[in-house]
Amino acid sequence: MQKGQVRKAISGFYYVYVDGQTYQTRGRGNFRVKNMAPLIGDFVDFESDNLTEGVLLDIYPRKNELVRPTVANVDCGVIVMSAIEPDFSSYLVDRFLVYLEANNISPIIYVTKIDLLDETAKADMLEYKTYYESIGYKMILSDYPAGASSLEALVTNIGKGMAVFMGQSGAGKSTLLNQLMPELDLQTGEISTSLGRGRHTTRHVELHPVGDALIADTPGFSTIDLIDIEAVDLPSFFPDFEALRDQCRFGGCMHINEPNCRVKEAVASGEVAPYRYEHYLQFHEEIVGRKPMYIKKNKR
Ligand SMILES: Nc1nc2c(ncn2[C@@H]2O[C@H](COP(=O)(O)OP(=O)(O)OP(=O)(O)O)[C@@H](O)[C@H]2O)c(=O)[nH]1
Ligand SMILES: [Zn+2]
Repeated sequence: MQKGQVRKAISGFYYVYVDGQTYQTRGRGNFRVKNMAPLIGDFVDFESDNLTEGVLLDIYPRKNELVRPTVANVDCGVIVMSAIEPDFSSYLVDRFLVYLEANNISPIIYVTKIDLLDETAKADMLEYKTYYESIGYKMILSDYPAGASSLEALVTNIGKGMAVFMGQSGAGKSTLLNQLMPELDLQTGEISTSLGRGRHTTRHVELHPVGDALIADTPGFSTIDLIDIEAVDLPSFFPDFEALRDQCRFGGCMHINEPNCRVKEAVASGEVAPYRYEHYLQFHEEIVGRKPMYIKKNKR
């Protein structure tokens, strides 16, 4: 028996990678009975005498599980955000950050279309970078189309982990994935009429090695919801607030109506970026106000 990771699945076959080899396997019959469907990214036990007739025996517990793309055990989420066209949105960045934090995934912010900015807008972008990096998030400004150093920085920062790319439509996800993995040849820009189909429709996700990293080749979420997040957990997904929490007068401070709240003081003084706090309040309101039928199904 060996342990490996599922990197690809096609018509009932699971392709399990271990030590430089890929084994074609099938799920054991009782997989279905036990309601265990292997996902890309799953660590599995399998048995195989050769490279093509393996049997999947068991799936290891997952660190996390995403729906779009459908993958398990994601280490790193690359938030692809354009600086312009569509405009940079710190609201969306923060939304993705909260989602990733809640799913135990390390975020990296990658900003595209820097080449289209004037000097003033570039300076604004550097200000965002300074703030996000001060609270522990790597933010990379693309040097597309000139160089490759932003790509190198991205791969280096993903490290040995498995990464999924996400971001709004037109942000440049496919362009970036193509830069990292030219063999993918994902369509970018306008939807091709000659092929007569939309993009990202027929692809099956597959994990590709790039440097030490493993990258999911299908761009993920363009928008996300906060359905699985409880209001009381929300402050813990803001590292800038977390760093000050001990100095709030009340333990469990939500930084909203409590007196002597260190976070609110820091927002007033500019130590915490006011837009971060505004987004926090918006997410909080959204979570508190959601309809009961949306209340989370499983406890974390
Ligand atoms: N000037 C410039 N254009 C870029 C950059 N990155 C992407 N683009 C262009 O922006 C457009 C959208 O890029 P895509 O890669 O298709 O964006 P996407 O995020 O995959 O979009 P969806 O498929 O709609 O989710 C394309 O025309 C790209 O050529 C960049 O850094 N600079
Ligand atoms: Zn507080």
